Amino acid sequence: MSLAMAMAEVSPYSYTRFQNLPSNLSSNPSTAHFFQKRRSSFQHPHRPPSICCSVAPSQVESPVAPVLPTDAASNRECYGVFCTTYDLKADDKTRSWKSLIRVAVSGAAGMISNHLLFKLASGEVFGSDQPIVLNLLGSERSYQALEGVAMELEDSLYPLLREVSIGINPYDIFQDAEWALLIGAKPRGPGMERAGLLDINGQIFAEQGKALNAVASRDVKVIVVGNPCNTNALICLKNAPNIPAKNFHALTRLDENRAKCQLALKAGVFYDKVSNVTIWGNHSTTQVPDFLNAKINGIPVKEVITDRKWLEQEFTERVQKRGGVLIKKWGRSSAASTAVSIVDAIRSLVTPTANGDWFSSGVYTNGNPYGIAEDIVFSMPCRSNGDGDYELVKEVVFDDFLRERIEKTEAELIAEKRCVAHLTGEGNAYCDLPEDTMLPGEQ
Ligand SMILES: NC(=O)C1=CN([C@@H]2O[C@H](COP(=O)(O)OP(=O)(O)OC[C@H]3O[C@@H](n4cnc5c(N)ncnc54)[C@H](OP(=O)(O)O)[C@@H]3O)[C@@H](O)[C@H]2O)C=CC1
Ligand SMILES: O=C([O-])CC(=O)C(=O)O
Repeated sequence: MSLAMAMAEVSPYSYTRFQNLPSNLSSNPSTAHFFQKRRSSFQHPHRPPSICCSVAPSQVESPVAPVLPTDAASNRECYGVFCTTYDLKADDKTRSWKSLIRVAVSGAAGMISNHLLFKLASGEVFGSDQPIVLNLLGSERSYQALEGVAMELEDSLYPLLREVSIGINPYDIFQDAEWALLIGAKPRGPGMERAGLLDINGQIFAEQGKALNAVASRDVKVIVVGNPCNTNALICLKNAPNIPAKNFHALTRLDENRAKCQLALKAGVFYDKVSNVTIWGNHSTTQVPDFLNAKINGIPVKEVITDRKWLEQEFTERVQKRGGVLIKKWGRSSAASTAVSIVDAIRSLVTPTANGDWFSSGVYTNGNPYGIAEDIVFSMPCRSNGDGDYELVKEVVFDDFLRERIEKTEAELIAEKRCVAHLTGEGNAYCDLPEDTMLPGEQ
């Protein structure tokens, strides 16, 4: 499509993208005026002005080659073909589409994102009638890789993918985001204390919380994946006081999926027969996969798998340490299955939960019915009516084993919270983490 066609009035069905263009185009005064008007919508008072782009309505006939941003550090740039402006009113197929949804993804050049972004763009997450905008956050270190990712998205020709922007400033990338999938985080290196990891990654999530607070949709839903994800989510929400704390999630869906798989394997059933699985607590080796309330074919697991010792020991430990075993085999942490579990986590919030079932998510404790400490991010059983919100499930039972395990993971999260007090605005940090505290991938 020629860009001359593209300068239709902006309507709910037309989309504008910006990119740097050759100087002969941007020097045209009418062009400069046009883009001055448009690009103002991307700007934020904390940032220097955007360096983007210019196209004159009647002067551009052929596609324009992208030019590298000269100041990538402070701008969100639309990418390549996604900078083209056109009018969707002309397109019959799109008449029944919903209005655009804007999804921001951090760590967008990383392994998990490399699987996730293509699922988002394909429609399998939000639906085949949901056009999508992807705002991808990287860093100076990953900028080229981010461009590579955007190129692959271009070449995939996804009909639903209407805009892609890349950048390294969260204030640009999170602008108006309705979903923020926070994946980027520093992996724990050899010899690094967990307290050190909490501090380094905590700084990232404190900054990103502030950025979400400043520029994201007031109803943004945030899923924190980067580890240690529960405490990172806590830091993030504490730095975003204008966004409801209930909108923040730490990803424990991968753990739930792992638990379902192990129960199915033991019972000799297909894994879709396993339901009502809760992961309680931290995404770490203290997490508690709950076999007491879980069901297989609608029957309590304990009646199907009568080997209590297996459930308490082997099953529990297998789920807790699955990530580490996989790293030993694969040489890196779960990426594809993590991306699948992020998809599951989103779909659980945007589609009604099946009758009687529930899903696990790390959510902010604020009046929970289980007696778990308040003011931490703790994985619990949730149910949604599909509007993006959730309620905690009340009809769960506890026994001594489950209570004792829950207390252990709760103590770990309270200790993590003390370690990051300087990042949550709660005074001086004091770090006395239990020695066996580990991410699933660390053993
Ligand atoms: N909750 C869960 O169930 C799971 C969580 N995880 C966690 O997800 C996160 C991402 O995993 P994955 O995509 O495989 O990792 P990758 O290493 O492939 O990508 C991580 C990205 O994080 C970014 N990053 C941000 N800050 C730093 C930093 N200081 N040093 C290095 N990289 C940084 C990097 O991007 P850039 O340079 O653009 O910032 C990098 O591309 C990890 O924290 C991992 O532990 C993994 C599996 C399961
Ligand atoms: O420890 C890691 O980075 C990987 C991880 O969270 C997991 O596999 O569950």
